[in-house]
Amino acid sequence: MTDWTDPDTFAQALEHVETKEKGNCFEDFEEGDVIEHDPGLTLTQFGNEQWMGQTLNHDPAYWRSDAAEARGFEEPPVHPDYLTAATLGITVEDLSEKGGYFLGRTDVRFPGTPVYTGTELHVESEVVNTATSSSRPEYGIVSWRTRGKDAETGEVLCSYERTNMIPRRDPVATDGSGAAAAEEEDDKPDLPEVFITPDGGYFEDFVAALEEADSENAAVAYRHERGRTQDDVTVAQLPLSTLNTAKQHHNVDVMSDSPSGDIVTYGDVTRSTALGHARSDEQTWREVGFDDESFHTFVAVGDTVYAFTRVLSAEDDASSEQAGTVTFEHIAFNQDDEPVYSGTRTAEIQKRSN
Ligand SMILES: CC(C)(COP(=O)(O)OP(=O)(O)OC[C@H]1O[C@@H](n2cnc3c(N)ncnc32)[C@H](O)[C@@H]1OP(=O)(O)O)[C@@H](O)C(=O)NCCC(=O)NCCSC(=O)C[C@H](O)C(=O)O
Repeated sequence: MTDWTDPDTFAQALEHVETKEKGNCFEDFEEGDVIEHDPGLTLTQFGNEQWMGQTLNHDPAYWRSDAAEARGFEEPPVHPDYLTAATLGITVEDLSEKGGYFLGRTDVRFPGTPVYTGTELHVESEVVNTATSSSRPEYGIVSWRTRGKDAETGEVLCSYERTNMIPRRDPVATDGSGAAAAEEEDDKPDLPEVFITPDGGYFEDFVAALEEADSENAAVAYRHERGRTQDDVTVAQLPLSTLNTAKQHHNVDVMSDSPSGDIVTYGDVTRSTALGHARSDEQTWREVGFDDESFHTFVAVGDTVYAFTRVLSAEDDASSEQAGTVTFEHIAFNQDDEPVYSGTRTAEIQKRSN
């Protein structure tokens, strides 16, 4: 009788069997396709606190009832970063489990917030664009519009448009124009002479710093001291806790033969960590949205995520009189000072006068 566990026999068996595939390749996506994602999760207090704790998002309004009430919440709500990461995590099995790198995202909005723990999330995506990669023949580029909804009421809680590099089943010939264009770029830096740091983290501090910058060749730009070194929890555990099955985060065997050569941090962990550093130096009131997010290079176990902030504008037009609206550009960078993420963020920031 054949012993299927004999190593030689088993190796032969592996060579002959088919693999029951998970996920989709580039060729499986067509513009206009709508995908209802089967996985769903309940946004629990544990999941919320685990995400916020590990990414250094320690704003008391998301942890303590008295602080939550003082900010106009009924109770500590689900953090927008966890909501965003969970919305994306649920989509991975259908959209990017094959190993597509998360390149960027824009128009991240939270029409149904605040969201409280106990809410069940149901997510759907629509393919909005498919494109050939001119520099990487084994990948295509796909963008989806995703909506995370309250499964009970259908209310949209989080929506965004995301772009990934997705493996092709069949590589295509490319003209390499992407790489050539990059080489032609003029990389002479054009930085201002002066860099201003706001005195504090209230709305008025950002307004004053921008006014000062206006009067000279200056930018309001500064770095945050905190860093977070990536470990097994941030790289593998946090994405899996959002049902993110992308092999990039938990399958070292497959990833050793990929562009990154190793498992990498989930983009939403990198971003949320950098945002956590930035928020620790401001008095946030509400998150409004995020645009033009890009992931520039990989973050892996042992890398440290730091944050840099540039203040772009401040307007006195927030939803509450207790706050003003500030738009930031945040750049996450690693221990070698290389940018790993960038994006603009609009948030309502508390006024000092209240
Ligand atoms: C992935 C990279 C190694 C690719 O590097 P490189 O080959 O140098 O190319 P580019 O970075 O220039 O980009 C490749 C093509 O993609 C287009 N691109 C890039 N960004 C965007 C964007 N925001 N929107 C649309 N298109 C974009 C470029 O124009 C290029 O096109 P072409 O010239 O035609 O080929 C490198 O980008 C890299 O290392 N990035 C970091 C990736 C990363 O770490 N992401 C987060 C972790 S992965 C993850 O979180 C997965 C997640 O769980 C999920 O499932 O989504």
